[in-house]
Amino acid sequence: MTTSKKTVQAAIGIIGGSGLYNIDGLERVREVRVRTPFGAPSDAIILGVLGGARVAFLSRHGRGHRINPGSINYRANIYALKSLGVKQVISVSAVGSMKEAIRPGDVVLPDQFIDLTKRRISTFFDEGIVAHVGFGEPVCASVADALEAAGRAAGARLHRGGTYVCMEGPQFSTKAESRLYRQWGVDVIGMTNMPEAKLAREAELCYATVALATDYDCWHETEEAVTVEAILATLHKNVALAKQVLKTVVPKLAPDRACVCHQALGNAIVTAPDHMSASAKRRLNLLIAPYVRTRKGKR
Ligand SMILES: CSC[C@H]1O[C@H](OP(=O)(O)O)[C@H](O)[C@@H]1O
Ligand SMILES: Nc1ncnc2[nH]cnc12
Repeated sequence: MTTSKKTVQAAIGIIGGSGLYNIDGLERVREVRVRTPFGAPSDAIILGVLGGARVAFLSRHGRGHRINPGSINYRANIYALKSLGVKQVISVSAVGSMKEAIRPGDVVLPDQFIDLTKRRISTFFDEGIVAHVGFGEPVCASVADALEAAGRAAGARLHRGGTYVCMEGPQFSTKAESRLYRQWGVDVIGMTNMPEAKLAREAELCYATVALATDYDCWHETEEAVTVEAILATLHKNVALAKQVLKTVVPKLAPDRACVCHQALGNAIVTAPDHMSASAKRRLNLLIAPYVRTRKGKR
């Protein structure tokens, strides 16, 4: 099925990262190819029912892991989920541990990000309409609460909170970079949560990450420096845990409950309505319709 117009298909979105290209236990599965004004998402979106709740699953790198972190169309991914009716996004990501106490195999629920990416489009508001959303608290605390409960129930060694530094990649860090990030006090490192989390906020979606620690990057004195092989080996052991967390958390989420994340654009749009270009209004209609009068007369 190909879809281009807004239809409520699922209120919960799951973005699967490295090692997570599908989810177990999905019922009534359907695949949709979503077109967006920003281009094509990483893959078809898999719609289905998990624990009684309708979910939309998207493989961030595409099935078969075809797209590198810097080439992912993050805007299309977030827009596509929004267009299906998604209100809450759970992101699953492999990360390097920047602290001794976070061991490979542990689960981290980051609550802060540092964006070191260099050449990614990180806003929907790049042309014709200017908006500045608040991002002091980039993670939805209520989704993180639910993830914490699900992670603990699944028996994960879990760390609530922490800073995820997002590097450009695709090469891993040098030791000098890795040591520098440790001095900054970061907890984990990855290559994908920026600009994903920023775009989710602009799209007024709740966003929280389940980070699976796979390695100690390259700062550790006695552990081997990170390799893809080591990451995949750790993920292989832990993907079942991630799937269990998802299965437990999804029925506990309440995507329709009021949340500040769903009002992120209120008071964020600066451009005066009579100075907004018609093309920007059309392109961003799905995001701005509650705040800006469109040709259809909606507010
Ligand atoms: C294949 S290892 C490196 C790769 O894994 C992480 O991706 P994701 O967040 O999608 O799980 C990391 O950011 C790199 O893109
Ligand atoms: N050490 C690392 N650096 C960047 N991304 C990662 N993903 C998993 N491990 C990583």
